[in-house]
Amino acid sequence: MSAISVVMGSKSDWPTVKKGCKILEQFGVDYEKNVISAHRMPNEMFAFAQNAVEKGTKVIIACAGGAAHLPGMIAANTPLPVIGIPGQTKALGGMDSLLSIVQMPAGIPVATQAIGVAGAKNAALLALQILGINDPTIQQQILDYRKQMHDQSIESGAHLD
Ligand SMILES: Nc1c(C(=O)O)ncn1[C@@H]1O[C@H](COP(=O)(O)O)[C@@H](O)[C@H]1O
Repeated sequence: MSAISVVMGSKSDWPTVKKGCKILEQFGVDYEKNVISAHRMPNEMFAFAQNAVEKGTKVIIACAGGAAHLPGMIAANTPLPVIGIPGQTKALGGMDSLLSIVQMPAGIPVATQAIGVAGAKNAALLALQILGINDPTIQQQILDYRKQMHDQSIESGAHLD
């Protein structure tokens, strides 16, 4: 059983999503990953979302590009928090994905992140922060991660030429 479940609409999203999964690995937190598409695999998508609580999932991360219905449709089928990553797209730069995911009508939220890799990383960190509410070790790791970023920023300032 993995507390974090990561899904993407297509294997072509994986290079983006992988960047967030690396953070989950750095934290040593187990996760599962799957390709599930609301458009191409509607039955599997419903089954995935409807069985997630029973399976022990606590947070779902969903990435999709273009007409990105996946995060919203998963959110509509589970009471678990769903974090959305809008995929970068060639045609519209990811604005299509962003608006599809962020503009949910009131009642079914999706915690929408930035387009692309930044969104993938923040999706992972937000999922960890959610787990951290009940897990002091993860919460401490979040603080350590931030301290490291802080120190790296300060250090980088010392090397400007
Ligand atoms: N937006 C969705 C959904 C969905 O929302 O159900 N399923 C696949 N896709 C997206 O289509 C894009 C192109 O996919 P392909 O590269 O497989 O053609 C991907 O970014 C995927 O997330």
